[in-house]
Amino acid sequence: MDPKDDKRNASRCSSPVCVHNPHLDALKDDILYHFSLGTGTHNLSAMFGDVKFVCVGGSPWRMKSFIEYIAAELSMEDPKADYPNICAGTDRYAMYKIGPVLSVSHGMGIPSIAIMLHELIKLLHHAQCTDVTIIRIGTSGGIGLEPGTVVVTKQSVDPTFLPKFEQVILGKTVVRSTDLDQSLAEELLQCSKELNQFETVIGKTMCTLDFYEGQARLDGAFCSYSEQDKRDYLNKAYEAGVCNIEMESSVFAAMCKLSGLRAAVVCVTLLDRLKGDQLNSSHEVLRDYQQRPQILVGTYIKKQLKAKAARS
Ligand SMILES: O=P(O)(O)O[C@H]1O[C@H](CO)[C@@H](O)[C@H]1O
Ligand SMILES: O=c1cc[nH]c(=O)[nH]1
Repeated sequence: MDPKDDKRNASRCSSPVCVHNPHLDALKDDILYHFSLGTGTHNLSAMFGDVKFVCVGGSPWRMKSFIEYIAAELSMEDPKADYPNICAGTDRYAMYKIGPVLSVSHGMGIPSIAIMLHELIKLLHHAQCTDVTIIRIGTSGGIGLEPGTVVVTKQSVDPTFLPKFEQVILGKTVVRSTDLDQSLAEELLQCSKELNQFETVIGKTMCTLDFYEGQARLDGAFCSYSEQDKRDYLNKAYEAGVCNIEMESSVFAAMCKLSGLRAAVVCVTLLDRLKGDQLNSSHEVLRDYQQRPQILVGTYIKKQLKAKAARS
């Protein structure tokens, strides 16, 4: 067979990162404002065309520490290198890259991650990336789980425990599915079993608009419900199969599904919300917990790259 045919077949099978916006074609240049990047100012294919794994998380510090960790895991670290922030031209988000792995911060909450994802999806699209897997590595409050347990999300649900993300567009409510890639979730769970370093479960993740009243906490600046009301609500969540609560998974799942990205959410639980509201573990303990999704996802990426190298 002509090697060119092989190449053509491979590109036919590979899956692109889709945008669904006819207006983009009319743009001369596309400015990714919150990344301080753009098609007119940067060669996005040259910078990002080889990306196969994208990891996102709230804090810029965590995403830098992830790239340092993954660089060491993949034996790609340069002891002299200080991994530069690709988005240094803005302080909205931070972005780091090593080989095929991109690490991006998204801030807190649905609006912040949604803006980041619009620009990230366009970036991957403009760079002509294919077969990209994206994983949110985050923190959460657990329900009935030992703190430090890692939850791989089977499905993201809203505060009424339904698997949907609602957004108001042109004054009308649009409902989007929050399904995540089930095979990826199972692969991550299997990887954690092999790793055998910390407890990992698979379950539903509830995504809220707020950390305090939105998550039934009693320690916000305002609270109009009783301790019993809180307990009843969290027990209902537990009965509905919710393992943990965080603030980005629903829009993350919805947008990744629309763009054809294989997506997963892996969050560690920092506390058991059936036992309290305040994060009173030591800084060291919390830091150790935050590293767990990084370790699991790092191991997964390494395994995938090794398998790919063995195939080629
Ligand atoms: O650990 P990260 O990714 O920041 O996410 C979780 O932590 C924040 C609240 O402290 C929310 O954004 C929640 O989703
Ligand atoms: O309880 C928690 C802990 C981390 N992140 C959340 O959103 N909630």
